Amino acid sequence: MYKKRGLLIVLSGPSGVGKGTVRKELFTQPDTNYEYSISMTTRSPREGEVDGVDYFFKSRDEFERLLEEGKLLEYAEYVGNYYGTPLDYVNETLEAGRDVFLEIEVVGAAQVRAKVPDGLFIFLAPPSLSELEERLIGRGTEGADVIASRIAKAREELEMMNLYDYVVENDEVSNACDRINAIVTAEHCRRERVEKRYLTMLEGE
Ligand SMILES: Nc1ncnc2c1ncn2[C@@H]1O[C@H](COP(=O)(O)OP(=O)(O)OP(=O)(O)O)[C@@H](O)[C@H]1O
Ligand SMILES: Nc1nc2c(ncn2[C@@H]2O[C@H](COP(=O)(O)O)[C@@H](O)[C@H]2O)c(=O)[nH]1
Repeated sequence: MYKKRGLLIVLSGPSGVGKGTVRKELFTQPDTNYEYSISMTTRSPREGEVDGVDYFFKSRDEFERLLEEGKLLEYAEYVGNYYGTPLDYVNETLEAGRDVFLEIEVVGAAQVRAKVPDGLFIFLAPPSLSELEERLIGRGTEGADVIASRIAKAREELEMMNLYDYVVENDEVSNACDRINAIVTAEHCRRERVEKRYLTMLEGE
């Protein structure tokens, strides 16, 4: 019997572009219907970050064990720390017909694309590299060395923009949210049309 699966939405882009800010804003909107997948990381918590809310904070040994056990949908080592998406949570939520929202960097997003080709891949782009640097400096959570590494990485990450279904500029947070909501709504409509067509064909057999 045909069972409708949820949509996997992947929001990616360079560090500091505003992925977290946009995602948090999306999740405060009353009609948002996605489930956020909380990532695992070996990075230390920043001030105010809570285990099980912002991330599942793990030691390197714990993370490597999860990796060996095949418990991650994707993972990447990013500027000295591991980050990864729990596989079971994503699968179970999609199977239950609910949409899952991932906020991850580009190497992991490419792994998800290979495993879940029918996902929706959105690249969040900064208005400019200098604005990106200003946002990282303004956030005040990393020192100058880490910011320099993240900016160097951002140059490589921006080259991967063309591998995404959509590029959304994060000029203003509310604009970026509106654009993402419009993209997700259009994708749902497209899927419904395809699904209807498929079911009509089955009925005719
Ligand atoms: N549209 C925007 N205009 C101005 N500042 C913004 C905008 N979006 C986010 N910011 C600011 O930029 C900084 C970085 O944002 P945020 O932490 O959400 O980025 P991120 O992409 O999630 O970073 P990381 O990948 O490192 O977690 C924050 O200080 C945030 O308030
Ligand atoms: N590949 C993955 N990347 C992830 C995941 N969770 C977060 N991230 C990305 O890592 C960088 C750094 O994050 P920060 O919290 O230290 O600033 C950033 O681009 C995140 O989007 C994940 O599960 N997999």
